Amino acid sequence: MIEVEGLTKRYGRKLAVDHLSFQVRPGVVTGFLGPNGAGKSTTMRMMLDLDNPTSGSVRIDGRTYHELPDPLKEIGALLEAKAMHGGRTAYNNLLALAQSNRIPRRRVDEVLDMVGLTAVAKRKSKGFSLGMGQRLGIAAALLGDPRILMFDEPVNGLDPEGIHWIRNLMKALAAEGRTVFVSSHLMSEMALTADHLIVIGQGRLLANTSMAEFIHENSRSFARVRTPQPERLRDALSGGGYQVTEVEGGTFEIDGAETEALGDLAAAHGITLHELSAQRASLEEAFMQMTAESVEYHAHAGPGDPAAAPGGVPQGAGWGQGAGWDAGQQPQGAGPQQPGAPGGWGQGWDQGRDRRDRNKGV
Ligand SMILES: Nc1ncnc2c1ncn2[C@@H]1O[C@H](COP(=O)(O)OP(=O)(O)OP(=O)(O)O)[C@@H](O)[C@H]1O
Repeated sequence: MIEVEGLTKRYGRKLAVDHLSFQVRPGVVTGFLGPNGAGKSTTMRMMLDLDNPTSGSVRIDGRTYHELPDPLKEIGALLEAKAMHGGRTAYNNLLALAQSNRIPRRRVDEVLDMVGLTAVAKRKSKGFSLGMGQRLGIAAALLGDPRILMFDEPVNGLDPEGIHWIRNLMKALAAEGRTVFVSSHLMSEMALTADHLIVIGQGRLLANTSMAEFIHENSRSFARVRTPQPERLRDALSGGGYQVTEVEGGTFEIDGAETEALGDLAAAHGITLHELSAQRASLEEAFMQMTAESVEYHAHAGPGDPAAAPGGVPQGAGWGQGAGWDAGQQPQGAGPQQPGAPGGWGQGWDQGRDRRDRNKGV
């Protein structure tokens, strides 16, 4: 289990993480969600002792990271997969890490096999695609067979087969009773993978809930009706006590309404319907609604931007994705630090370095 208590990180005037408290439990996949700049990577780095908290603490199975005798055997992490020792082969990258953490050599073969890199084990990792780099980073995280695993945006750069593979890997690791903590921007992916969600915005905790509850509480269910007789339908719906929003000519959205009741009402008034469907906002929409206030990088709404559409998410509630996402980027010099940057290998490398340093008595 990971216990985060009052965790706070300030970079100058910027409060990157603001009194975060939550627990990540074993046996389930916990998704860590937040818009760009919300503080996810900073939180993960502090969990791994790669960054010092301004205040607050993180406990890994009851101990702080630096109290762990064999960190790589307790917690494995993928932070920045692409940043690795490019001049070494995949095998030698993992072997160096294994040897500096007293992990047997055969484990290197095991994890290479688990991530599907056996055939390219003797190739230098600098020639690896982003997806292969992700797999190698995951192999490093798994090397110590840790009870706790942490992945920062693990599906980045993976093809559909790779995404499917990592989804199943995370579920399998959780099913073995491990603690699995994974950050992602891909809401649809999270919906398929995570059982529990921690949502943050501007460093603050916005939600700590099960996936099902999160969708239920934050997404809107409504019925959509389209008719060539909008005046008559509007009158009939108002007469029936429904709260109606006309999203475009002849198309209405009715919150919390059952399609059966709406169909009956239209039939009773002899109104023709061209569409009658039950709608549920996706996790993506639920998330955008929740974090609308705390999005740091606002895109400009343009034609085709759902944020600009009637009935869509309020303007500026986007994820900072798509066209124009960079329009609201920060001033120079305040850019987000790359996750795992200090160690080059993400946490694996850092742990290795840490261990080597400790072995050297540094
Ligand atoms: N070393 C640093 N110096 C100054 N500000 C920083 C530093 N690292 C992060 N920040 C700021 O802290 C905030 C949180 O950044 P962080 O990278 O943790 O967010 P994130 O949720 O991981 O974002 P993303 O999804 O874009 O990676 C951002 O405003 C970022 O600019």
